[in-house]
Amino acid sequence: MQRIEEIAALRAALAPMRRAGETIGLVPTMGYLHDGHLALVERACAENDRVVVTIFVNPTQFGPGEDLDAYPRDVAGDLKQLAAYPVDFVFAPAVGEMYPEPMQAHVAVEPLGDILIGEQRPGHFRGVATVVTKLFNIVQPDRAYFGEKDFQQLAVIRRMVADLAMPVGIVAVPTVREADGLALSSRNVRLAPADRAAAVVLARALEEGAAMIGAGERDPETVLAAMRATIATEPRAALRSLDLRDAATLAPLDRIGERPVVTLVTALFGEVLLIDQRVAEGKEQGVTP
Ligand SMILES: Nc1ncnc2c1ncn2[C@@H]1O[C@H](COP(=O)(O)OP(=O)(O)OP(=O)(O)O)[C@@H](O)[C@H]1O
Ligand SMILES: CC(C)(CO)[C@@H](O)C(=O)[O-]
Ligand code: BAL
Repeated sequence: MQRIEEIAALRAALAPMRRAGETIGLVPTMGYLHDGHLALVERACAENDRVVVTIFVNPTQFGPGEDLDAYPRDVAGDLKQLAAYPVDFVFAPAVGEMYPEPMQAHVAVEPLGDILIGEQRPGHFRGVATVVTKLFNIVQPDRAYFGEKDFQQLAVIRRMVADLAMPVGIVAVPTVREADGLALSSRNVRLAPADRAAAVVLARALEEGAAMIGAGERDPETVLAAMRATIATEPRAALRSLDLRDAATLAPLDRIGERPVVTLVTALFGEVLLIDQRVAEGKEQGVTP
């Protein structure tokens, strides 16, 4: 495994491999790796001849007043964890390498990137789409791996790749959870112990919503009201958003039909914003389409 910090060096290292017909898998991350990231890495290693993991806390996806400075970082620890996998390259560029000058070119996926988390974090998905495009251009991967935990991010990237005919396969990896159900996230380390214990309420509410939908509930508001009530039992959770959407388009729904739906939650615990999601399928009830 080789650590590379410069774009030109990574391109030079990958070029002969690509010419030899080897497939390349890309796992973009912001570092401070946990088992969720490692599930992406494991899958990429299983499906590609060569694997590039990137570690870059991308400043352009953070808004003013967001947690860019507080975002946890530990590249040495990340390298140790990655050494257990047949990863070929860890690309960990400095901000000045990725953005030597203020960017004038941007990739915006609209309106998909402006709704939901895009409303709470204006410009966030433009920053994500732009840096992911740049990473795709640097690595030119056959496949790139993203976690379902960041469900809207995955939808935005899929749409970007489809609309702009980017020649890369997007692979979605299911959310890895703690034993109590909390989705693994780099931000979990910033939770106070009482908030860490309280945060499980999100997974519980998502589970409850999925169970109601699975049992045949068709009214989104009934599902959301039950989930809201569950989250309200936890005084440490400051609910920021709770939505039920079509899982493929993220469009709002008047009624849960045959297509899979996704429930999406964001909540603050202290200063830490956690996100989670769950896909659910309505029970077949003989409803004529
Ligand atoms: N629990 C998880 N299970 C599966 N994939 C995950 C999980 N957490 C993050 N990922 C995926 O890892 C990739 C890199 O994510 P990132 O580095 O932002 O980590 P993170 O834990 O999501 O951090 P944070 O939520 O604090 O920003 C993304 O594709 C993300 O969806
Ligand atoms: C995809 C990504 C690495 C882009 O900076 C980031 O948004 C993340 O870690 O999910
Ligand atoms: N995993 C999403 C990256 C972010 O929160 O900025």
